[in-house]
Parts: sequence; C-alpha cells; structure tokens
Amino acid sequence: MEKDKTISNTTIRRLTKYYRYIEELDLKETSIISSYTLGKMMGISPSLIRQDFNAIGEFGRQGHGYNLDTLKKEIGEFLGINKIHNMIVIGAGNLGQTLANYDGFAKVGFPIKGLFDINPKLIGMKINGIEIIDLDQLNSFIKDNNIDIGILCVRKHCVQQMTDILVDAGIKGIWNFSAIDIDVPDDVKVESVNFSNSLFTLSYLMNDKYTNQKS
Ligand SMILES: NC(=O)c1ccc[n+]([C@@H]2O[C@H](COP(=O)([O-])OP(=O)(O)OC[C@H]3O[C@@H](n4cnc5c(N)ncnc54)[C@H](O)[C@@H]3O)[C@@H](O)[C@H]2O)c1
Repeated sequence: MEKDKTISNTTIRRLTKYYRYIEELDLKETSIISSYTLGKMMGISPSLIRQDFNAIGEFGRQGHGYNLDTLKKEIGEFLGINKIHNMIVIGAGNLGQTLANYDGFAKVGFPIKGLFDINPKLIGMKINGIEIIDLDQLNSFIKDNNIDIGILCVRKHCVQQMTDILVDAGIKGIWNFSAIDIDVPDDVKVESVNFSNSLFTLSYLMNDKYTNQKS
C-alpha cells in the first residue's frame, strides 16, 4: 500500500487505537464489524471511522461491514507493526531500566535487545534479562542484532551527541524520552514522549475555568 504523507498524526493515533480494539475482537472470533459497532465501542463517529479507513485503503463495501482479519492486516501493514522492530536503550538509569523492566513492548513486537551506558558500575548488569553494554560496542551490536529503533534515556547534555551516534550507526527510528528536541536527517524518524507535557494536558482538562466554559 502506498503511504499517504497527508495523513495527520491524529488519524495515525486513531489507527493505532482501532488496531488495539480489533486485536481484542479477534480473540472473540468475530469476523465482520460495522463502522457503527466499532464507533459505539470506541466512542468515535462511524463516519470518521469510514473516513480513516478510506484514507489508508479500500477494504469494505458500504453496508457490508469490515472483515476484521483484512482490517487488522491492512492497518498493521500501514503502521509497520506486522514485523518485529528490535530496540536498544541509550542510558541505563532510572528511566532506561524502567522501560527495560516492562515486558509489554516485546509482546507487541518491539523487543529491547540491549541497554547502553557509559557508567562502568552498570556495565555487565542485567535488567529483566537484558544486558547493560558499554557504549563502545554500540555500532557492532546494532548491526549484529538488526536494531532499527534507539530509545534515548540520557540527560540533556549528551542527547544530541547520542542522537548523532545512533544516526551514524544506521538507526532509522528514535524514541526520544529526553525532553529536548533533537536534529536528525529526513530519513530518520523521531517520536518524542514527554510525561510532563502529558501532565500539563491533564491539568488543562481539570481546569474548569477553561474546559467548562459555556459558549
Ligand atoms: N520524557 C519524560 O517524560 C521523562 C521522564 C523521566 C525522565 N526523562 C528524561 O530521561 C532522561 C534520563 O532520566 P533518568 O532519570 O533515567 O536519568 P539517570 O541519570 O538516572 O540516567 C541516565 C543514564 O545515562 C547514562 N549516560 C550518561 N551519558 C551517557 C552517554 N553518553 N551514553 C550512554 N549513557 C549515558 C548515565 O550513566 C545514566 O545511567 C533525562 O533526560 C530525563 O529528563 C524524561
């Protein structure tokens, strides 16, 4: 399927949500679902669902519902999650170790294969069975283990330097937890996660002064 560059981030986020819901439905062995039923389950309007599905392919006929297997396959292919993405963590401190301790990423096809750090006291330790390796070995490890995602969990002062090292080593995706923006070439994709920003959003939603305003 040709990737449509005009698809917005909001649509992408909804597609990931459809995928999760469809996975659950799969387990219950339902084979067809209508946009109406899916919309009711997810609190999304059926017309928006049809619009989202139309944006990434043609896999439903008006009034016939969607075949769940096809839908899951097509959305999975579109999101690139029908294959394994091997990951490494840069910075095996508080956050790096927390991520390594979570088994959920591996379960959805994103296994963490190694943690990298410069602190000699950490090198050789295992977190959830994953070794903390000296940064010197980064290049060969990336090649030998077919790593395509680097997770940035280092402090601000070395974030861009570590980004450049990852890019030079051939990494094509960076999951950036460092809370600062990074520069990468066009062919390297970055998804930044910032817990504080998420908290600010929650705070805004709780802020009656603005959210409950009558128009
Ligand atoms: N995005 C968020 O919401 C969020 C939440 C928590 C932490 N963070 C960020 O994550 C980063 C890490 O936080 P933390 O609490 O885990 O810090 P930490 O100090 O516990 O861990 C950082 C680790 O990086 C290692 N390190 C330093 N330089 C390195 C290098 N050049 N290469 C490899 N490893 C190196 C250190 O030895 C240390 O083990 C910080 O930038 C922090 O701001 C972000």
